[in-house]
Amino acid sequence: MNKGHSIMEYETVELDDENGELVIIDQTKLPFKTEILRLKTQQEIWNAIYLLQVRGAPAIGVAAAFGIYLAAKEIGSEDYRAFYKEFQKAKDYLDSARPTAVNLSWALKRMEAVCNRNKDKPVKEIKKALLKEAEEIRDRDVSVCRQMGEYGLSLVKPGDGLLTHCNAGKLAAVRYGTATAPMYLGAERGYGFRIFVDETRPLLQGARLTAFELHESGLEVILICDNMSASVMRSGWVNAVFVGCDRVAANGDTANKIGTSMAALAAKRYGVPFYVCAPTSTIDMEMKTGDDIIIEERPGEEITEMWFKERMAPEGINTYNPSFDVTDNDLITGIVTEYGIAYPPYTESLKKILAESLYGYVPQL
Ligand SMILES: CSC[C@@H](O)[C@@H](O)C(=O)COP(=O)(O)O
Repeated sequence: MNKGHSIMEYETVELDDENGELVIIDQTKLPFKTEILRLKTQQEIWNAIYLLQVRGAPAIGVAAAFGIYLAAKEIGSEDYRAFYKEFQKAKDYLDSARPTAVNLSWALKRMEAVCNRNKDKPVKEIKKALLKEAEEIRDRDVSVCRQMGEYGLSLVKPGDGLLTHCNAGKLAAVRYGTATAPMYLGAERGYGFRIFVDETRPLLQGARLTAFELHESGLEVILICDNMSASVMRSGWVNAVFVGCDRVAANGDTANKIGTSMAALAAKRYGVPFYVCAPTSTIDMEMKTGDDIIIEERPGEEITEMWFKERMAPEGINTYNPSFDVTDNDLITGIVTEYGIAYPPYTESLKKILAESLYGYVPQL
């Protein structure tokens, strides 16, 4: 792990293979404290995902891939069947940490496929192949996000005002992020964007993470409360909205952090294009519509108590705390993937993009 001073110099998720540890930045402590966690056991990794110490769809996928590799490494048996049984137990356990971001199960399925493909080889070889696959999942995230950034950038112009919700940045991925990739690439090319960042209640990933990482990188950031996005759009200050995504259904409905659909509704009302940045790993054709997506419900304390201050709501109050919402496909102008931009009708365009992704390489523009 790089010990530079800037958060941008740290890796969001890293493997220390020699010591058998998953190394992450504890995102619950940011922006005030850069604390590195070294996770050894499956329970520690599960907790880190559940407690949002590592969070954001792509980063969860990378953490799960390294996590299941570490679990596999610990399995003593040389017999494939005994090994695979233990592997599956660990896989199911990690998979249960969070339900909405498909990247968790996507990465674990990819790792399981490595076992199946290599089942006739010695277990030692399978473990090596698992490490290679996990590294490939991590490395590919960088090129995929960069490519989405190129496509996203083609949709805007220098000087534009952009708005984003939650954190779909470097801290939610490996580098560039998804929704922030066009912003970072634009900054590299002197686009001079002005970026409105929703604070994103209840856990403030927008304020604590997005505003932090963009600001650290020298971009112009204006932090707003979630209930202000309609107002800034009505004022004509936003030329495009870019958000990340945890799962895309076959019809183009997308699940992302709670409050995303509110921003999409406002964007539609004020004629602001609304783009969802989603790597193809986030598209789940098994979900026909957004109604099929499981929305994670989290503890009410996330609403009644701020993380850093005393309680804010009466004792005993009922709460409802869905962590994600579904943005209906008719509110989405385009879905930006690493293989190009899908436009409505999404049932057709997503299929076409997925077919292209079967070739397996990320095209360079
Ligand atoms: C690039 S990630 C897209 C999403 O994962 C992100 O916007 C989001 O909703 C993250 O939610 P979180 O609950 O912090 O994991």
